Amino acid sequence: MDKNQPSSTFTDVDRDMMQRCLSLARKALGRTAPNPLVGAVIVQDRQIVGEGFHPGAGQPHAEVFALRAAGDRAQGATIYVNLEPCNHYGRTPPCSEALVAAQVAKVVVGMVDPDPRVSGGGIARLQAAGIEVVVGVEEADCRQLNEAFIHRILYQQPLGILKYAMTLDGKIATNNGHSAWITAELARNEVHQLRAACDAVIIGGNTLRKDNPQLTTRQTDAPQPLRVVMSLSLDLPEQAYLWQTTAAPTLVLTTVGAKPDFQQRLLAKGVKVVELAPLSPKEAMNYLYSLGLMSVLWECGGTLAASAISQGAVQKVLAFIAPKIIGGSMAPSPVGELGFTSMTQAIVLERLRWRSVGDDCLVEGYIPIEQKPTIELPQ
Ligand SMILES: Nc1nc(O)c(N)c(N[C@@H]2O[C@H](COP(=O)(O)O)[C@@H](O)[C@H]2O)n1
Ligand SMILES: [Zn+2]
Repeated sequence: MDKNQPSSTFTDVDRDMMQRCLSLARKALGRTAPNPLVGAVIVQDRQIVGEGFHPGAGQPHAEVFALRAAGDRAQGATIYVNLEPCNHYGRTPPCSEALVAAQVAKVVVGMVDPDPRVSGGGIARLQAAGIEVVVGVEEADCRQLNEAFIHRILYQQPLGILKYAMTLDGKIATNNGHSAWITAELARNEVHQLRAACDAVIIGGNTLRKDNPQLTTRQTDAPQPLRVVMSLSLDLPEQAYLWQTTAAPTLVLTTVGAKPDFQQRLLAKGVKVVELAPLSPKEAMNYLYSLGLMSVLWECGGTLAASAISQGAVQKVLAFIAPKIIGGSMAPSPVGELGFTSMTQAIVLERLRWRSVGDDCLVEGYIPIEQKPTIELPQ
């Protein structure tokens, strides 16, 4: 089913309005899981008469906010929305019915919803009611904004993002483990923003012991990710920042029966402890999926990063590269042992992009996914 029009048929107004939807949608960045980021704009006689965004799961969808703002002016209007209007009773009633009831004349959609409860059904319902539907405006940007939502639906896993900062010679610390700071403040601020856009940040026990990180966004008005520590032994400091600050929720994932007394002390401090069998990146992602999370930022050291990659828990890589050389044959690198013996085994990232962040450079790319999606993405 190819509902998309050729992009040449889209007008500048279509593109501008869809970009406005995306800006509105971004207002809820980091707050919507497991729901997508959606914005909607209603235009009547070349004027915006209503707009809105989806603030989070359980709350009305973007289209409903826009319809409420437009009131009677929605009749005969065009509504722009970056995701196909839903057509199901979930936590909220179907937006398709609300649009039909409001008698809008045209619906301009950024992308078809991969959620099997919708997946083309919203578009079909609108068309059946005689409403003109246009699909695919600014589609690449729409998909990019909701990449974690799409991944969660297609693979029934959160999107795993591995982020690290390294020197130009590929080190994340000196020979004796000193790592503060590799990149400059601008890049570190960007990491705080990245945390605000992700549902969880995950580290291993080694990183906790060595760095004692806060893993927060450093902003009181930004959403805070769930802070997750994976530790087999629970040999963790009693006074770690993570259990001293309540700025963000904290979860410790460990093995069955590990240090029950320490577990009790963590619980008393408001830290959730979950025993997984086995404790592995894959199981951690399964558990975080069951909590409804869409995106997980791996901010761990090289050993855990390597096993997260090997177990398919990482799909996207963000490498901050500082223009520094520190040398050191024992200095650690961002990804530990993968067991490769030939360059032919190298993981070659796709969809590569890079840009400067102050004096540092950010390289982004995606690890090719071999697994077939459990759901076919509609065209
Ligand atoms: N088009 C559209 N606009 C929004 O604002 C949305 N939140 C969605 N979400 C779709 O509906 C599913 C969630 O439904 P409930 O919020 O539980 O009722 C979500 O998976 C998307 O398919 N769509
Ligand atoms: Zn809806």
